[in-house]
Amino acid sequence: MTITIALPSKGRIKDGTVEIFERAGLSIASIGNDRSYRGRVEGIDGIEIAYLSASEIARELASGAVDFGVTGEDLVREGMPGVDDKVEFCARLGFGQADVVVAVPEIWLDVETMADLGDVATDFRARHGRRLAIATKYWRLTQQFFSRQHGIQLYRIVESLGATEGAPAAGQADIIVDITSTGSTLKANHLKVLGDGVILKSEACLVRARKPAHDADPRVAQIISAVQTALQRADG
Ligand SMILES: Nc1ncnc2c1ncn2[C@@H]1O[C@H](COP(=O)(O)OP(=O)(O)OP(=O)(O)O)[C@@H](O)[C@H]1O
Ligand SMILES: O=P(O)(O)OC[C@H]1O[C@H](OP(=O)(O)OP(=O)(O)O)[C@H](O)[C@@H]1O
Repeated sequence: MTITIALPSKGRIKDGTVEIFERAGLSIASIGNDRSYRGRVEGIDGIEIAYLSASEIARELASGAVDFGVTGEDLVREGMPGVDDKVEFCARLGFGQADVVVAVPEIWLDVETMADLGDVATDFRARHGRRLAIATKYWRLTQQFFSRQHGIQLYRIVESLGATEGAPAAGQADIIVDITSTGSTLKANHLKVLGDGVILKSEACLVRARKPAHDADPRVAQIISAVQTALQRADG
């Protein structure tokens, strides 16, 4: 069986991934020319590297089309229901840190917590004749957090595929759920994160798609242990 590892071909988490694989002694050689989207791990037979974007990697892990992937935890958790049954988070890699947060307009002075927001949602229809609208590309994480964790049911999700922080000012939504690292985009758009509004503290992870065939394959354990050992060395 060929083991496929999907690695980021571009973007924020590409360089960190290359570095951690080098430190783990998993040296990658490209197949074909330098611009090829396929590679192999030198010294271990039957391991194929597929270069994809961070969100494609989450999708391929969900479908089981790849065995391992390096991508953001936010994308993996958003991408599939019952995530912990389907994949194993083998290692948190210490880069690509960003939080998925609930943010409201700064001028909502009385709204500091999810409980305050629950009160706003309850009164919203009576006051405005419609439900509270949340702009996000993280609809699954939003539903889990609002409905299951906080018992807030009266809201509507407005799907946003970019510039989410601009949605309240543009009148497309009242509040947002989005990823933030420095916080500068939220600030520039006069939004504030609720005190208990951090849905997920994400970072780049080595993720394995759970497959029965992995149990008896020594290469699977070898890949996980190489990465974990490199991380422990970096810590120590
Ligand atoms: N400020 C940030 N904004 C967005 N994502 C961030 C940020 N900081 C770290 N990340 C993390 O980076 C990952 C996304 O990486 P990147 O933005 O490089 O992907 P991408 O190239 O946009 O992928 P795709 O093209 O498939 O959307 C996410 O898992 C996210 O958690
Ligand atoms: O907290 P900050 O450091 O300000 O970063 C947050 C911003 O970065 C990301 O957008 P990006 O411009 O990368 O576009 P993307 O959504 O296409 O990744 C994210 O969607 C936020 O808008």
